[in-house]
Amino acid sequence: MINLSHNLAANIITPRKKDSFKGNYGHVLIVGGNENLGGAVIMNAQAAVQSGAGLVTVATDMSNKTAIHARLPEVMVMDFRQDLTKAVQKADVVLIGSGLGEELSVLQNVFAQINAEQTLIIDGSAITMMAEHNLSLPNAQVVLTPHQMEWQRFGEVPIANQSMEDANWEALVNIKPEPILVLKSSATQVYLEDDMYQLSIGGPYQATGGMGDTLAGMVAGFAAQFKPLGPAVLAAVYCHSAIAEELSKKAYVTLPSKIAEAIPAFMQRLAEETVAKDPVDTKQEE
Ligand SMILES: NC(=O)C1=CN([C@@H]2O[C@H](COP(=O)(O)OP(=O)(O)OC[C@H]3O[C@@H](n4cnc5c(N)ncnc54)[C@H](OP(=O)(O)O)[C@@H]3O)[C@@H](O)[C@H]2O)[C@@H](O)CC1
Ligand SMILES: Nc1ncnc2c1ncn2[C@@H]1O[C@H](COP(=O)(O)OP(=O)(O)O)[C@@H](O)[C@H]1O
Ligand SMILES: [Mg+2]
Repeated sequence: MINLSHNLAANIITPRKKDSFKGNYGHVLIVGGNENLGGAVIMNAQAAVQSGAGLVTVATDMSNKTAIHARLPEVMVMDFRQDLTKAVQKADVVLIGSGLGEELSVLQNVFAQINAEQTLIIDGSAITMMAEHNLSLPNAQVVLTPHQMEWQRFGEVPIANQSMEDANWEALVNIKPEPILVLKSSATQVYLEDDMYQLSIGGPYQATGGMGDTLAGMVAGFAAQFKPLGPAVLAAVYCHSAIAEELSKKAYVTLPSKIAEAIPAFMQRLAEETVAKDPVDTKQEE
């Protein structure tokens, strides 16, 4: 077990190169949000945009279009029932599942289009549907972000056993291709290659609907910009709870949208730490 520390996040968030453009920071495609759960993709997208993804497109139920445009002018919107082939091809990172409800054909379409080079983050309803319909993971760089009940459904590890590292490894052995598992709880764990990382920050001020949707959007935004994928996921998980913990000093609850608003300033502080540690190297990067 490794403590998911500040340094793991600070090491990966570096200053941006002066001659870069949006194409250097990845295109995120978010697929989710049925007609009742559009808020989930708004929270995904707000977090991905504020994390610095170069481009963000949301494929969703069209009843969400106006709300998304009104809240997030940075984001492009399309119908998740149309042919998603081109949209998936253009994406570096696809995040599917938050608020997706029971839109099985949307999930199957995306799974059929994704390729082994792309990052696929699977959250919320997509995990539940994979369990209900016995779907396998597609061939992609997969990150699973279940809460405890979703992991019980898909990984078949009873919630009571999920604090035991061995029980989760046993379930992961049977899942191919090997995913990164972000098992969310009041003591979130990340299973990455042969290591388990334990989050020791965060708290009950985070227990509010949309908190996981915001985390999934951050994982997408970080995965789009920072390589390799594993450290990018760890950094997103750390920053999400570190921001919440900071906000909790002055707020009884830390709403998902408030966490998203605080992402750029938090990331800037971590990037400045990199400059302070290694000013010569960072200068050469510019
Ligand atoms: N504004 C929006 O659009 C929002 C949209 N959302 C979207 O809705 C979709 C459904 O997601 P969901 O998580 O709400 O429902 P579901 O998968 O049925 O799980 C709940 C069941 O699991 C149980 N449970 C046990 N342990 C648990 C734990 N640690 N954490 C959580 N639950 C735990 C729990 O037990 P109970 O509370 O009943 O004791 C209950 O029986 C999903 O796509 C999501 O993205 C939400 O993000 C909200 C805001
Ligand atoms: N008591 C708690 N302490 C720390 N983190 C918490 C606590 N309760 C919830 N969280 C965090 O909130 C998020 C909840 O995710 P999830 O249930 O998927 O939310 P939603 O689907 O409503 O967006 C996870 O990141 C989880 O770690
Ligand atoms: Mg969730």
